[in-house]
Amino acid sequence: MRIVEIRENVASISSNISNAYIDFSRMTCSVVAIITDVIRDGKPVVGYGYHSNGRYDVQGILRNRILPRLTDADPDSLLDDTGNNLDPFRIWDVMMKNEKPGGHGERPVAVGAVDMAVWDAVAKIADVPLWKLLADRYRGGVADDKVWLYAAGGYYYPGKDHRALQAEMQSYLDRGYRVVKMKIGGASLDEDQRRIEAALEVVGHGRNLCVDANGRFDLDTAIRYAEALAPYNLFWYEEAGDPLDYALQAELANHYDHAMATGENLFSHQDARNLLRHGGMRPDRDWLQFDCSLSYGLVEYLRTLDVMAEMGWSSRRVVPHGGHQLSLNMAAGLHLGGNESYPDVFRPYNGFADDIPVEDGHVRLPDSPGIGFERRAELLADMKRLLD
Ligand SMILES: O=C([O-])CC(=O)C(=O)O
Ligand SMILES: [Mg+2]
Repeated sequence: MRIVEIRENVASISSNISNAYIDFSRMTCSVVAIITDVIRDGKPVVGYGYHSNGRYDVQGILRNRILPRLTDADPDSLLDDTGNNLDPFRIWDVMMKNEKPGGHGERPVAVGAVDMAVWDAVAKIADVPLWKLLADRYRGGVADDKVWLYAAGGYYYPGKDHRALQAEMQSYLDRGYRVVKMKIGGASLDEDQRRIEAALEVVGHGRNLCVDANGRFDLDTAIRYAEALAPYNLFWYEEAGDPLDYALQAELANHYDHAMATGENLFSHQDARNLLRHGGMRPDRDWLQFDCSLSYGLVEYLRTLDVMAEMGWSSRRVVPHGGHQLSLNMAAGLHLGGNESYPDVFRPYNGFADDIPVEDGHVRLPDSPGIGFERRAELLADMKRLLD
């Protein structure tokens, strides 16, 4: 078999929402299609991929470095030993040729988007859903039959009052979610407390609410918030300070007994290891949120999971950022703790199978070959519009 062509384009995921650090008025992502010469149902197998929100498209890196390495490579060097399917690990090595370690920047986002398309193609060629392929290869054939999800939203946007926040949270509960997430740090502590209390009126209990500061706080502010949040007994307190300020995170643990979460802005297994070494994160209660699509893909994520295991962390403590179907497959196939979901934001690059409802905070996975994009019509249509 051969890769016939690799296409990339830029998708818009812009909206008028803001978190404590950025607005999303110009947010984009890169989308990738890997077209193969394998024919199924009369059509070539195509693997699709993209990276999740928060980093802008990586078209320059894809065009100038990552994709030319793949198209210039000996086609056989990209295949597994059978010669009948792609090898994601060999492809990863080709993408990363002549790249120095460290300073990961936007490069892991570019590799992550291509890696998603590679795994979609690999599972489609193997004619199995990716969650099953992962369970068969890495977990003795045992996959979870459903995945825990939480609904992420609660953004700031112009004119949004407490009533609108409550209506948003209620709509997530109505759609089957039990735990929801809202932003903090984009208003004063007093106002954020009023917003939190408004949300709690709807979700009933702090165990049903996560808050996310998106790295906004210095240490003093992070601690002031921690003291104010503690009585609510929240599900988690996310990204209080700068994602690379491990000392801040470690000090915060001395002031907050409830669960903390972080990791969505760490882009390699080395970064993850530094967090676990120096960030004071506690394997008995805290949550890790590494997002493969931003951090060199699933190939690298397997290394990150190895680092976690070596450092005494269960894979169940990871709930990836990004709300995409690749992480959903990984959650089921690799026994992660759950997955983020964006029921409303970042459309159409959000959501899971159209015909599988969220029930009691969990979702089942589709049985279609690949990642499952063919079961999410709006997303597939946008990728085809940009790439076909
Ligand atoms: O608002 C964002 O940048 C997304 C985010 O932090 C999350 O989903 O946890
Ligand atoms: Mg976050």
